[in-house]
Amino acid sequence: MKFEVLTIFPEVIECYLKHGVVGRALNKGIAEVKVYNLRDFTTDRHRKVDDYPYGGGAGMVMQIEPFYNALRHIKSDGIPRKVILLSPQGRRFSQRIAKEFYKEEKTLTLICGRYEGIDERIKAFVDEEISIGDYVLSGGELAALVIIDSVVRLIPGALGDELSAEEDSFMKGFLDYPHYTRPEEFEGMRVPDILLSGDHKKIALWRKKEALRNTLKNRPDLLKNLSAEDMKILKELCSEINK
Ligand SMILES: CN(C)c1ccccc1CNc1ccc(C(N)=O)cn1
Repeated sequence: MKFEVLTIFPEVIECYLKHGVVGRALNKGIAEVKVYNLRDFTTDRHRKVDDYPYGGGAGMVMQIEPFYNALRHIKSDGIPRKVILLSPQGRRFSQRIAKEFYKEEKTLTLICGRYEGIDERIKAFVDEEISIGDYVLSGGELAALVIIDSVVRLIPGALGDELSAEEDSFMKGFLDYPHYTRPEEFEGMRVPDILLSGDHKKIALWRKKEALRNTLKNRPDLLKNLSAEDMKILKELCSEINK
């Protein structure tokens, strides 16, 4: 899986890519990220990337030319890509979309805006506009990193322990179950005995029930098309809560 990032702050992207799961995946060569500094695609002495907005108003707007020059340079290798603009106006990103991007196996070219945004004519060169959530950020870089991180985790071999990718219960559409590790007791708070029992069947059942409990509490909207087994656990849970 290949990613390309267009940004005026390449260091912001590069420093994140040195660490953790993504860092290891890049070192293993199962993913590749090329970061382009937009200023390298300017033609003036001051390497300007922004200008005053037509129609007036506060703030500056990013010019189209540097982005156009960068995209023309990048696309000159003729490899198929999906050019994505990160913006608050985009289609809402989700695990489902991360899977979509992963399966498509196209290079993802991520465009990061700053200032008040980018000249609207950028849309002529963009395949998709994506938002990571309903909030305004100072730049698209964090959103680009969210896309890279969530998609890289889907690549086989990216996560040390393969199972943890599958087990991400969010992948199965629910919120995650609680996790514990040593010490067994901390500040009077004990690890649930079931997790010390070694009874893997019971533990799996307990985890499913707790995932449903968390989902019911914080994201009831995710509780749709449940299997008969899950419905049974949910009913048990509700009768417990309503005791
Ligand atoms: C400066 N702004 C507001 C802007 C305007 C237009 C494009 C890019 C930006 C960069 N900022 C972003 C980017 C993404 C998200 C998101 N929710 O995915 C939030 N903010």
